[in-house]
Amino acid sequence: TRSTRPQRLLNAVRKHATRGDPQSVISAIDHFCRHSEWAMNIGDEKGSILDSVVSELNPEKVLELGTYCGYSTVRIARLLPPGARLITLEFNADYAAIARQVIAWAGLEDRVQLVEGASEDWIPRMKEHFGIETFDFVFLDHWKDRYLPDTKLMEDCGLLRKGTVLLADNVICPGVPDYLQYVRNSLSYKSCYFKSHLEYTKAEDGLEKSVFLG
Ligand SMILES: O=C(CSCCNC(=O)c1cc(-c2ccc(F)cc2)cc(O)c1O)c1ccc(O)c(O)c1
Ligand SMILES: [Mg+2]
Repeated sequence: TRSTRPQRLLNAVRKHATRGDPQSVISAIDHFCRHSEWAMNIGDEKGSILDSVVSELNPEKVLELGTYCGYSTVRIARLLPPGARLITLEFNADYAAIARQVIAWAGLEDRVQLVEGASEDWIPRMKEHFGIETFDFVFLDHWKDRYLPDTKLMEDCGLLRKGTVLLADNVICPGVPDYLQYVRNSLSYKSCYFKSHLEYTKAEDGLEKSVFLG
């Protein structure tokens, strides 16, 4: 049977990246996506913005919605102190299987917990299942029509605290108009837009950083 794009991406990591070296995993995936096959990783340009937000925040408890092949998981986890925890949710079992191997190749499995399933099923179970009180940082990169309902669900489940930072990918392309309208007009958020480009292309895209005010 033909290989899938995520499998070919993993092969490129195994071929070109060094085990235990997260930066080499990131570079191998970016090279593959620029020179072989486009894939929906956040990429190097928006990835640098992600890095700066994470480095400034120094979060202990991180939630990622949408793992895909684990590229942004590796970007975030490599910046976390060893005691910190990143929980990443992926709906697609095939993507999750590849992501586990990418995260392991980077040597970051000790601070990452990959959970397979739907975000709306897992968000209400964060406290009792993972012992999480609140998250310090949430990265949204899953189904674009789930950003808003899942944000409201996180509010309702008490998973956000004063100062929790939400960072949303793809707010221009593919776009998340209902989410943008909400975080930009709600009195519960301080929001700002980081203009960038769709990964590995010249098309406009950007990240929206929203601080929950409680
Ligand atoms: O794909 C999903 C949903 S999760 C991935 C969400 N992310 C995106 O869709 C996404 C898309 C684009 C993008 C794609 C085509 C363009 F022309 C332009 C932009 C860019 C991104 O950065 C993204 O994050 C899924 C889940 C479970 C399943 O079973 C399943 O078959 C599929
Ligand atoms: Mg994305």
